[in-house]
Amino acid sequence: MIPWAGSTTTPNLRGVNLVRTYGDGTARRAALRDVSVDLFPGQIVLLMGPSGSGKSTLLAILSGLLEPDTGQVLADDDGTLRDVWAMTDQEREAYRRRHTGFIFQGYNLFPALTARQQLEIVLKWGEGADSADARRRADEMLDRLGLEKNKNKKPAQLSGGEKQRVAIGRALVKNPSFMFADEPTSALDWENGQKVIELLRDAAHQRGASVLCVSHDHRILPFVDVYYHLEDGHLERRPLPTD
Ligand SMILES: Nc1ncnc2c1ncn2[C@@H]1O[C@H](COP(=O)(O)OP(=O)(O)OP(=O)(O)O)[C@@H](O)[C@H]1O
Repeated sequence: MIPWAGSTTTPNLRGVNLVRTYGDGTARRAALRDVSVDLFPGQIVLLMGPSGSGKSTLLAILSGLLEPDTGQVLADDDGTLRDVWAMTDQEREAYRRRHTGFIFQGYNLFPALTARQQLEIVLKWGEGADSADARRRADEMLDRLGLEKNKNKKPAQLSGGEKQRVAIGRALVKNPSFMFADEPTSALDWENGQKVIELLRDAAHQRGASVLCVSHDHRILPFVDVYYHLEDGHLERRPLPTD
């Protein structure tokens, strides 16, 4: 594959002054306090921070799944920066389907579908791919993830690590512009964890996707371009160990 050769000087996703609180009255607590962040095409970004520091909240807001109390999410939608949270629900859904891939902590697989069908359905619904094309691309992705022997298994027949890889394949198979991954390697041994991180890095470096990955795993650091630390609702860019 020819490496992606685009510019990384213009962000394609901007979170601007994001604030998000949960609860009411005395139970009210801030998960994000005025967080701003720019993501660039072709970059893989790691987001770390203690448990409960707001990482999943930030991922959900930037991906259009959770509305911020205040602030904006500006995302490149076919050449125009648009405020994701100013879109109608239908527009946002269409934008998310077309441009974003999300790897959830809990996998979110359909219990009744086989591994192969989980990927095929995304291609058929999201892109209108025909059955033969969807089958070919789903199989290719499952092979890359070492799931050749598991294509016809449903989630209940798969181990935690296998389910996680199916969820990763489902997010990557449609080649999204934005990839959001919440602890993508948590259920994997390092051999498989490294495969997954390499796939995410390839999505950025080979195809120009913006990849934002939440993880506690320091072994991921050498694979990323940018590293942020979130603590107590505040975001700080940190140097990479090799900087
Ligand atoms: N739906 C909710 N209702 C109330 N509080 C919430 C909700 N979701 C998250 N929180 C709280 O907001 C804070 C940030 O949560 P979040 O899940 O974003 O953190 P995190 O950094 O992803 O944590 P972890 O690493 O444990 O997954 C935490 O204090 C959490 O308890």
